[in-house]
Amino acid sequence: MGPFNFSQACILSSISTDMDIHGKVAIVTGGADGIGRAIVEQLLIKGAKAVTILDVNVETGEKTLEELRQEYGEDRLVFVKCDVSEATLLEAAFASTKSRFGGLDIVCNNAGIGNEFKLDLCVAVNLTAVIRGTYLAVEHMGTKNGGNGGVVINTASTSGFYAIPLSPIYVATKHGVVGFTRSVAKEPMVVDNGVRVSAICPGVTKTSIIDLKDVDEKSRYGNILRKVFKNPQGMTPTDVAISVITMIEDTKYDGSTCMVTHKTPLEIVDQPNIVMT
Ligand SMILES: NC(=O)C1=CN([C@@H]2O[C@H](COP(=O)(O)OP(=O)(O)OC[C@H]3O[C@@H](n4cnc5c(N)ncnc54)[C@H](O)[C@@H]3O)[C@@H](O)[C@H]2O)C=CC1
Ligand SMILES: CCCCCC(=O)CC\C=C/C=C/C=C/[C@@H](O)[C@@H](O)CCCC(=O)O
Repeated sequence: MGPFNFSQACILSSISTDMDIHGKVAIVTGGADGIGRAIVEQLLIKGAKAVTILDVNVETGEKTLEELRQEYGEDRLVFVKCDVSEATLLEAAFASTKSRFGGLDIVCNNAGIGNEFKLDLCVAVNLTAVIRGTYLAVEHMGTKNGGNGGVVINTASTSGFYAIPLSPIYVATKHGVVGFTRSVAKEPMVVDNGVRVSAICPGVTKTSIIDLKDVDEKSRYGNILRKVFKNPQGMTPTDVAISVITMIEDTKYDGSTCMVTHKTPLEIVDQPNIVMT
């Protein structure tokens, strides 16, 4: 007999089917701006019944709410002020979405920050909240809990696969999201509940995160990074959001971590084939 192989041991015990977004209910964290906002809009274009935006930024959240409601209808969009690093707020937002719309089918754990000077906050927002949001999704969508199953897409980054020497904390959180997603996607409790989990790993994208507004002029590397991100070749948030929609719809992407950059269309990045024992 060969060595024990975790992937073989965790054979998917239920067969998933592609998802039609039409009529579905979704939560998008960090949905007020940037990539999150674009995901919200693409979900609405695809006919989602309702989307809840969870975001800490009330001003931008309410502006986005108003603009998207005008375009896609009053009843299909809600904004909930929520700092995803606060477990109780995140839990309450999931519960209120489910009771308001009578279900939950799609969760995009997308909120993120880049700040090397706020270690605890960076880990709490970029990694811990993604972990919590994934397990809350299983709790609320799981077939064993009376749900219909569903899809979770976590936003990592291409820096979940390689090093950026000037932002080791940000990079560590994104490697964490990649490792967590690859593992949890095959966790029997998740698979048996009919929940598909994957991560999108975008390259540089034109959003306010790359303006590094919170980074002091006198910081160690802020100005170097500002130059790196100035005039980016990168993608638009809509380019990333369209890839997220593909991953939600197509079961081919179950459990995958997918890269998308201005040079490469959506592509599954496989983990190295290492035998555990
Ligand atoms: N823009 C880029 O080049 C790339 C971004 N990413 C990731 O994409 C995700 C979205 O970022 P962007 O749209 O680029 O940035 P963004 O700054 O435009 O949007 C981030 C959103 O998250 C919200 N947010 C921040 N902290 C929060 C908290 N504690 N609770 C709730 N909401 C919070 C912000 O208010 C904002 O609306 C992040 O996870 C980021 O790390 C990944 C790869 C590339
Ligand atoms: C270069 C590849 C990028 C991959 C795509 C991304 O995920 C983009 C990430 C966007 C922003 C990340 C910025 C992080 C900046 C902070 O960590 C900042 O605190 C850096 C300043 C560090 C210092 O001066 O010591």
